[in-house]
Amino acid sequence: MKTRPAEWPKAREGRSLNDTISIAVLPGDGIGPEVTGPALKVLDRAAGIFGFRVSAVEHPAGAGHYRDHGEALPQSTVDAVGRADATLLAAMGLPEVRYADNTEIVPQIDLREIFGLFGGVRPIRAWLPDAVPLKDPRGRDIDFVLVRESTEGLFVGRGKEQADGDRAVRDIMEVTRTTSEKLFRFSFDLARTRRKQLTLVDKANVLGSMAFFRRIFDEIAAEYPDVTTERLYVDACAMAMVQRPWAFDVMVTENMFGDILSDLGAGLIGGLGLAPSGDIGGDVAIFQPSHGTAPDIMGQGIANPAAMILSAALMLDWLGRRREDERLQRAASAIERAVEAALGSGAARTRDLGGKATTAAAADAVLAELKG
Ligand SMILES: NC(=O)c1ccc[n+]([C@@H]2O[C@H](COP(=O)([O-])OP(=O)(O)OC[C@H]3O[C@@H](n4cnc5c(N)ncnc54)[C@H](O)[C@@H]3O)[C@@H](O)[C@H]2O)c1
Ligand SMILES: CC(C)[C@H](C(=O)O)[C@@H](O)C(=O)O
Ligand SMILES: [Mg+2]
Repeated sequence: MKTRPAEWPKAREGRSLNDTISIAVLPGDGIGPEVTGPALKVLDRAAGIFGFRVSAVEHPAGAGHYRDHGEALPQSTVDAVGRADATLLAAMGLPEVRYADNTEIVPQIDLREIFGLFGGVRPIRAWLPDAVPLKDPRGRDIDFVLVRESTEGLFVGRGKEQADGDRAVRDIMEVTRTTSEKLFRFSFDLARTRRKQLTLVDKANVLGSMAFFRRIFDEIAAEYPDVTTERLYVDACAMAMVQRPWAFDVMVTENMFGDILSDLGAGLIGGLGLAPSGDIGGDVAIFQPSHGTAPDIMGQGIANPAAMILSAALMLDWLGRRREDERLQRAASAIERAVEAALGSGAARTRDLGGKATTAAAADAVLAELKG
């Protein structure tokens, strides 16, 4: 039996009811714009069914914008994200567009850092059970949430590498007490809304920063005696995710580990086309699929829109909880059910899932299944 989909704790300060949600939309690069249209259509239909309105305004950012205009993330876009009730971001980056140091244009990381979006919520759920590549039938029950710290860890050294001539380059890993405490409380609160199990994933056997991370986890764990905890080293966790993924409920980890393990999680359920995410901080949140711009299939109209549509559902769920507006939460659940039904019938199976549906046909199939 399925457990409930990803959830997060109710905002401590409720917000007043308001019929319109204002979202900033950042379609980005590659397949980004191709999956944005379908997600907006689904949002709009859900709004009609559940009695609210969506005001969506697009803003530029990404590698294409950098190539054409010399800036990756205009200040006007940052301001719009800060003002919006929430942001939907498709994907950004093009492997051939790079800064002088040969790294890519990654404004999504800038946005996480600018707004302190420490909680990278990445639900992994068997939306289409027969897409799970594991032989064990329990693979059908995969339903966990990976919380990826998204503002520090190994990413903190970005742009601040220390080069020793042409001999070596050092990146820095930083773990702060303030962010870790917030991250762990967020993860424990999330676990409390689910099956009350939290797995810490670290490398505390080797790295001092990770031993510190674990020490803070242990301190916060004492505040949540009702939540069962487990501590795994990241290498062992990678194996456990393949051997017993159904046993995880919530896992929390460092930025880089979370980036890697969330793609492993996506692989367990049929691929990145089924992996939504949300980057959550205080009042600002950005929802985006975990996948990238898929340059190998861009422009062909075959991208799987499910991850983007499910990210829009996560956004509604988050907004619904913050505003204590059940309409938004019911709309979120209805979208998830519609995606599941459209995948199950085969009508939304795009090529990555072994089907033949185009992006547009998959989106239409979800719309057809969307009911109040
Ligand atoms: N969140 C983001 O904005 C984000 C995430 C990852 C990668 N990127 C960027 O995207 C570019 C490509 O990176 P990559 O190739 O490593 O990862 P990717 O996620 O773009 O693609 C990996 C594989 O998954 C497939 N795939 C991904 N999303 C899919 C979808 N919705 N439907 C069908 N198939 C899908 C691709 O076709 C490809 O074979 C790079 O510039 C990278 O930096 C951006
Ligand atoms: C594209 C890249 C900058 C990004 C990250 O590393 O965070 C992506 O892989 C993700 O998972 O959101
Ligand atoms: Mg990634």
